[in-house]
Amino acid sequence: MSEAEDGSAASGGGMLRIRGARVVVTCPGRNFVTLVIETDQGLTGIGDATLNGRELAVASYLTDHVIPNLIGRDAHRIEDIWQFLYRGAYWRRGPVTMSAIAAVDTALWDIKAKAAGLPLYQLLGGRSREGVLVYGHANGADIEATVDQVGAYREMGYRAIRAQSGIPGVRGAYGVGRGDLYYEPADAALPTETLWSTSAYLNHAPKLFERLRMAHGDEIELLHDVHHRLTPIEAARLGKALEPYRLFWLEDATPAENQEAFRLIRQHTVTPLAVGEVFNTIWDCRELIQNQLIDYIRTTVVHAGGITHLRRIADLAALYQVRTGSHGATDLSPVCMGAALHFDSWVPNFGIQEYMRHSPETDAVFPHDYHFADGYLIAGEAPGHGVTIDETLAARYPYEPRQLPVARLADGTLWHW
Ligand SMILES: O=C(O)C(=O)C[C@H](O)[C@H](O)CO
Ligand SMILES: [Mg+2]
Repeated sequence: MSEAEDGSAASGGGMLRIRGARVVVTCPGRNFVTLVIETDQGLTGIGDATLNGRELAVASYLTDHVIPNLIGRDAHRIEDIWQFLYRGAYWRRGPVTMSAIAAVDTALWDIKAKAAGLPLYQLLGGRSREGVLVYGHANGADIEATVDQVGAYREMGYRAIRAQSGIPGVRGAYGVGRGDLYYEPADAALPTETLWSTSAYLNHAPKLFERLRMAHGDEIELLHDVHHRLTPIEAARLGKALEPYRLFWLEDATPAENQEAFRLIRQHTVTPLAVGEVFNTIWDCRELIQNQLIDYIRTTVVHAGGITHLRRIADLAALYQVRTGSHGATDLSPVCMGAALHFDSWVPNFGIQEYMRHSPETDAVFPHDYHFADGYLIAGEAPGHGVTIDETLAARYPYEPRQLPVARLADGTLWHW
């Protein structure tokens, strides 16, 4: 008989039996998937399970394959439940599986912290810093518009800003939104087709950063996302060309299914490298970290197996002086952001946290106790991760099919978006 069936192996501090769990899919401007876990003592925890453009796959994985395995288990046994869901599925890794596991893990940490009456960061080891340095997104249709946007972010108090701009002759260049604060790439039921030109981009990007340093000086931290568009040698060329503008990081310079690809970039440039928002496990970044091919690892709570697994990645990274720089785009819900901020408040090798603001509609569905002040996000002091869901309000925003765009070269070849 399993521990879950007879309840006899209650852990120290008393058993918290999982009574039920449900998945909430809501679209307050964009789709979010949230797992809600309830215990028989009345404690509730929630976890983000949003996978942009593939939301219903994770919702089904949770509802049909994970939740039946949770009922009756002790919510305190986070590690054992993580291992059960990872090893027990036989099929390992992958974004759908790891986002589902992450949602369970996040909800269980939320419950454990609430049971202890403590903010989650206290269970991880306490605060290592007072605030979490974040970077915002300045996107402009052209270089001057981006210069202005960086100015607007500085006025809001940001100390670090990712800068992207439209490229002459390139339709829908990555990162150029329609709104100033609420950039959202997943914009249609079927993928929007954008155009890509590597040569136009490589000529344009150094001009953007030359102009930004001229206009804004040296103090502000500037970041840039290549969004996987370059080959390793092209990325090396860009990293070298950007060296005079001292970027905080160059992100996703080339796809990293082949982790060795980063060695070539590294051999040519001292521009710091960040990668990992699409990674799901420690295995996706092990060589990158152990060979010191990157400076920042961008794995996040929701897509990399929750706090339990992210901690393992961060601990490995710490051995090699690689720091964290977690993904924090708007498709990661406030639930992920809340959990990430508790993680960031503790993790010793913290680097920076991405912060794209959610819309007021999203913030209303997910009330939270973190706040922005002077370039930092501050995790709150409420027990748990400090984020809840208003399920009545969520029900007013039904799921809407949306997918991420694709990119093609001028001759029609499908490229990396
Ligand atoms: O925030 C970033 O760095 C991104 O690259 C955002 C991604 O395009 C987005 O999260 C995809 O869902
Ligand atoms: Mg990115």
